Amino acid sequence: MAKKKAVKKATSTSKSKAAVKKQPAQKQPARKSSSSKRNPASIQSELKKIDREIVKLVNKRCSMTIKQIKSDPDPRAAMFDPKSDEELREFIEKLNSSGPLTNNAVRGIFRQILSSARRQIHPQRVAYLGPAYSYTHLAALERFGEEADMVPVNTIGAVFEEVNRGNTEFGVVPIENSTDGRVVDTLDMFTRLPLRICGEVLIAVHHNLLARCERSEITEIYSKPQALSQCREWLSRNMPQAHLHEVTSTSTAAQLAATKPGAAAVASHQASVEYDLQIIVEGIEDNTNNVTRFAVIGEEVCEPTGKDRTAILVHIAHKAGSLADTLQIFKKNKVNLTWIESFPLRGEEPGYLFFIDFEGHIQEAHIKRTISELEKRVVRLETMGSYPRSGILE
Ligand SMILES: O=C(O)C(=O)C[C@]1(C(=O)O)C=C[C@@H](O)C=C1
Repeated sequence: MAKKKAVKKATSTSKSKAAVKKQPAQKQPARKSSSSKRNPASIQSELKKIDREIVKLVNKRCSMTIKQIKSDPDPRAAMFDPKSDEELREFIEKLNSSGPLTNNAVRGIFRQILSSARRQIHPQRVAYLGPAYSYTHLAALERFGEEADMVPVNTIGAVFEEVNRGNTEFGVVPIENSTDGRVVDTLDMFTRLPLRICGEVLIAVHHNLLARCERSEITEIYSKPQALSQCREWLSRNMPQAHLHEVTSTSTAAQLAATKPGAAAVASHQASVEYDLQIIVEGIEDNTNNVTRFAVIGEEVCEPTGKDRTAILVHIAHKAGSLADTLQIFKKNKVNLTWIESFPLRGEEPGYLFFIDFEGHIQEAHIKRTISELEKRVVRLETMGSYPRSGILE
């Protein structure tokens, strides 16, 4: 049941709910007893009329989505379609130019409709680094919506294992951060298991110092190493007396902060609501443009959209010039690299594996050519997937 409660609360990565906690208690005007006394009849009947239309329209939209998925030549692929999700997001954000609803709010409404429609066809099971309201959970909710069956696990490795064993159809894991770089546990698992990336979610991550005690009483601060690192300067300048402790996720940190005297967590606004913590200071990340990219892992194959990313894993010979020769192939085929990371080979053999991602889709001619030229030159190459590139979600 706790899960259901959590699901209801996770509407977006926006700050609104938790931020309410920061407001000092204000004297409220005396409340009248019923809505009929507060609102004139004309407003009441107008609201009822709008509500009737909304319920009719959201159901119509849901039914149309079900019909669209069922009539697709490949209904399984239509259930997971990051390209149309992205197109819909751009479309509704354009439509919503005059507000007063925020884009986050409108996106949340549509996400709920789509995820309800998909659930009626078949529930999507998604493993994520938990517990609830880690940033990975928020990324999973952005991609799959509140009606998916969300499966929290304790480590990034366990997310991979769940997908690999077929216990869940998808998994969501952090892969890189604009301030802190690669997420080693994720890259390590890609070298161990033959899993593919079928989508990405980019989230603007804003960290908060959460606790149940006063700021002056905080002696211990818990969080995931990546989150502590993203707030390193702020923490050393503002909380020099506190001991920092690394735990498996920011939401595990929030759970601890809720039980240990003198403990605080670096975690999300949504975690503050879920674990009943006060926001002591918000926005403590050192870089205001702190963005984490999450990978969706699973078997789905995405069609080219014209705005895609392809990820590969290559083992390059350990000799002078072999990396330069490899990169030359990208240059020759005019392929724009978006990320390159080296990772030491496991075992006795010296050398490195490289994670490389670049613009383009494996089905495009120049990308096919690039891959086949690379295959001739490197020791081993694995294609980890081609999928639509996503915009940054606030
Ligand atoms: O601990 C969490 O909440 C996570 O989802 C993990 C993680 C990460 O490892 O990068 C995700 C986003 C933030 O960058 C900090 C932590």
